[in-house]
Amino acid sequence: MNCSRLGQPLLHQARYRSRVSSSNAAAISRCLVQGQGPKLPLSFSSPPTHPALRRRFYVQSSVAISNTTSSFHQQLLQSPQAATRTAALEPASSLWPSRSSRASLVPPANHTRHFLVRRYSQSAKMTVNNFTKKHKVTVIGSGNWGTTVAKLVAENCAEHPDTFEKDVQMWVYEENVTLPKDSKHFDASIGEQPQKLTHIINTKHENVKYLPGIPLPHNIVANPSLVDAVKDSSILIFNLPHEFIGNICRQIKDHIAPYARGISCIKGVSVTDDKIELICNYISDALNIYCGALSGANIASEIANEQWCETTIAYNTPVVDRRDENGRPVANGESNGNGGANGHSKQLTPLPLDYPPLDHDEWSLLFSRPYFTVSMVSDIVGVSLAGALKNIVAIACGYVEGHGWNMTAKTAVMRRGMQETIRFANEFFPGQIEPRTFWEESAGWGDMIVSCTSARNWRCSKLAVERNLPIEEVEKTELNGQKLQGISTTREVSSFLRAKGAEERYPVFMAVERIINQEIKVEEIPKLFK
Ligand SMILES: NC(=O)c1ccc[n+]([C@@H]2O[C@H](COP(=O)([O-])OP(=O)(O)OC[C@H]3O[C@@H](n4cnc5c(N)ncnc54)[C@H](O)[C@@H]3O)[C@@H](O)[C@H]2O)c1
Ligand SMILES: O=P(O)(O)OC[C@H](O)CO
Repeated sequence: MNCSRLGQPLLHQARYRSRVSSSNAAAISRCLVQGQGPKLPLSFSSPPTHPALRRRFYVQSSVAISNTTSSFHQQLLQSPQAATRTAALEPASSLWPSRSSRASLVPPANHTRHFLVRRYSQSAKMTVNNFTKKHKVTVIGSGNWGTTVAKLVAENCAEHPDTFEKDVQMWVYEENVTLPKDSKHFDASIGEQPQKLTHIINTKHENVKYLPGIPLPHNIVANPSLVDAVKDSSILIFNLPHEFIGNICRQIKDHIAPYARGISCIKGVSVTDDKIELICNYISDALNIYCGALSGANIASEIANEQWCETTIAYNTPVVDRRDENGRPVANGESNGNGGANGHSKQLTPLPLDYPPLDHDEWSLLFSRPYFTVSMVSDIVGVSLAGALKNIVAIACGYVEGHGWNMTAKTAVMRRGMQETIRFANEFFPGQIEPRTFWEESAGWGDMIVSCTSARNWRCSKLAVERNLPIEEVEKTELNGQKLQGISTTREVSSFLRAKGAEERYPVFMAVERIINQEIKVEEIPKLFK
């Protein structure tokens, strides 16, 4: 086989990623060789892991979407080298068309050869699949965000049956719900008798309590049994108010697959006296699995309505799960830890090789939708802390606005709130964050802005001042069972800061606690900030 130096690993990538047989791989190899070594056009079903190949993949993907008139495509045609540099800098999701859109692409006339290779590998992929298992996905939680995430993940599981099982389990904290007479699901034969929420979700395909008005994919299975919902799942998505996570972990600990991997969509922290733990690390420790974090400027109702937004997923593929370009594990028998991926030092059970790998590509495949752009990073601490602490700042902004002050005062609170967030991360998680998370990612400033201008913590604290009520009262009357994370996070973080003797360095965080407790008034804020 006359492969070039670059062509050889490329072929391995093609064989592994495209899951093709050796005879098909040989044929692909011929196509690659025709492409003349290092300059050959590539064809992958998902971005390869090798950085050099990855850049080329992005260029090719951009060629594929070139029937749109993107400026990137113009750049590609005029200056391929500059386009390659652009591609290297862009996040995968912005240049990587979904598999469904790739399937329907029309190749531009001058790039026919790229498509010959692509079409060949895609048909080969359809006939041979080396992975005997698919990932089974369970979403633990079914509130406003839990149901929204279940919806987008279920859409992807249905679209990618080679990687994921079609049905997505969604654990529901069971409760009885009465459908009002004006509900389109009202059944006169049942009348106003309360019904189980799981029954309503499974028959009407709508979470009438926590995400009303949004049709859900039929492959979401609402399950009231936590133990049954997590059984045999290789992917666990944790998505419920953070105060419930301890109880959840205790219940599922002995019932999950030992090789399961998790993503926490929870915004909060776990505090005990002078100890603070990220929620994803808490989950990792409690269940002895690896768990990453998803956080961003994400208002559930908007995303459920398929309005476009961005998010950030932090995941450090554990050493035991990393595979080389041939699909073989990179860890030898001695290395069974997760490589300090998120500060978790216990031995992990590797993800069996008969499952598709779980790295940035697969997580992106599971969560990305045309209306939900995913950026994959490795900064677990930055993403988690930004998501938790912005809720305190959002409450401060609501208070300020409720008091009658406007954007300039809110901007001051946001700026100082972000300053305290980064200070907190550096002081209590030294050397563990990447500053760019706060400045460049949706999980950073993006989430801070949306939370301080339109989310629930902001809205309820604003109403609390306007109605002269404690924020907890507003939460009860306005949110129909949804929970504010900012109240408990403020209390937890301020008690942690007191235990550490660090209150003076965090005036915004401490002031919010005192306003929640009705010890001080909003107008005292500027004085405290001096
Ligand atoms: N809603 C959003 O727009 C949004 C966006 C991004 C992130 N988040 C984060 O996602 C997480 C989940 O939020 P959400 O909006 O899905 O929840 P939610 O506010 O809708 O919370 C209510 C959920 O808690 C459940 N629940 C009530 N009592 C329970 C108990 N004792 N044990 C277990 N569950 C119980 C309810 O059944 C319901 O599913 C939070 O950390 C939140 O900060 C929310
Ligand atoms: O509605 P909130 O205040 O819980 O915030 C929702 C999201 O975290 C905003 O990104």
